[in-house]
Amino acid sequence: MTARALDELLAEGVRGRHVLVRSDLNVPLEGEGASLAVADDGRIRASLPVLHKLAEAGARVIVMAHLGRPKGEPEERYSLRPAVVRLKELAPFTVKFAEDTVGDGAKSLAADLQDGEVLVLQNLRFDARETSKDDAQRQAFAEELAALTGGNGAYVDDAFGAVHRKHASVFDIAAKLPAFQGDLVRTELEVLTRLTDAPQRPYVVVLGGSKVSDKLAVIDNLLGRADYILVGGGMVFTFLAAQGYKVGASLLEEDQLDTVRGYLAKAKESGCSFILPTDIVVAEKFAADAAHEVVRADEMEGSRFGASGIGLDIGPDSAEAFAQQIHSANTVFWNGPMGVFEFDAFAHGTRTVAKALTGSDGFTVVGGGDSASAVRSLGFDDNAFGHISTGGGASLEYLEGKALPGLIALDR
Ligand SMILES: Nc1ncnc2c1ncn2[C@@H]1O[C@H](COP(=O)(O)OP(=O)(O)O)[C@@H](O)[C@H]1O
Ligand SMILES: O=C(OP(=O)(O)O)[C@H](O)COP(=O)(O)O
Repeated sequence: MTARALDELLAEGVRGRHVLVRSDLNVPLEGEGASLAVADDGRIRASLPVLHKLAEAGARVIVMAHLGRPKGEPEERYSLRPAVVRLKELAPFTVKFAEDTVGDGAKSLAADLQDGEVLVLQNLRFDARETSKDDAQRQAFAEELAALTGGNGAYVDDAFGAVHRKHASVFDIAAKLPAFQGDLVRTELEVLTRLTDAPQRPYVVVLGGSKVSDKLAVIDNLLGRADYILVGGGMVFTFLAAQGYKVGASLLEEDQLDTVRGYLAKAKESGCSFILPTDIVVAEKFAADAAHEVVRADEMEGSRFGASGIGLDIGPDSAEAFAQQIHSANTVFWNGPMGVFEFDAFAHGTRTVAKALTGSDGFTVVGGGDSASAVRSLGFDDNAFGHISTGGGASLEYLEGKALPGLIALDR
């Protein structure tokens, strides 16, 4: 079976019906407290077309989304309010915000929705049941979310960035309501198919960022698919440590060292080469104005900061080597910034890799909330890349050929 498209739901008619839409509004924020604001609205813009289509057709739309990784209870810094403020500025329809997810406030706002209005629920991850490993917990939460539609409702999954999550709003809810695939998910999959079906070689995958344990897991399958895997960002240090080098106070997944050693050994047999940085920008502390210096990757603790130094970017030689590799590729997929690009002093690696992609004659895809935000904040135009995907982990898991919960759920 294949997923039913949003257009099939629209053909059925949605006027007066409540439609629950899972969107990915997990955007980077800047500022503090009451002045927290959206730093990059790419995911909000990408979510707009489906909401607009439904609102125009007279649906009473309820948006479910998450922001960050709160621990199952409300935390102001993870409120979806700033994202909703931005959505209101962009949307040609009425947008309301519920301060809760399935509580009395949300229930009453959902019941009062008018045709063509959109209600955004508070961060789903303020309820521990959303991400629970216990099926019964997630299903109970999905049931309560579905109940907001008051019967005769429908569900649309448009959150491509979260299709790899077995969460209540992505997986379980599709069994509670007639379920449809949003246009964003559909388009993303169409584009990514170009990378899974006979990609033009050489095929280079560039990995970085900070969700290290999530993304290390995808490498196993990528080894059989890509020709080169370039490793930067927070992921590097587990690779360096796996080879016996000291990495100071850098991001390190100690429990993944054996896994990484396995990858390094497997790469030799599978015809895929890892390209690791040969130099690193080591900083005194994690701060925009931190003192820093470039050192050899195999001598990180030789910097003047010793064992307390933190690697915050790949060094200039490595950035140049990565750029050369990208120039000689015909297909490039990139997820995860090469360093802490949010701080100018540590943005060079990310900028160099982004520039190399824009100069490539091959098919280039940038995936991930922060990666997309990085290229935009560094001044690159979206059109300079073959495709900017809203999903980092989601695209990687799709590229490794894994069955993704959000897609399985719609195929049931
Ligand atoms: N060396 C590093 N140490 C710590 N954090 C890093 C490092 N390099 C990159 N990062 C951080 O990784 C974050 C993005 O990671 P991630 O969420 O995995 O990417 P994406 O959202 O594109 O999938 C950025 O906020 C960036 O500051
Ligand atoms: O930001 C996201 O993924 P990404 O950083 O891999 O692009 C998605 O919103 C999923 O978030 P999660 O990785 O906290 O489940």
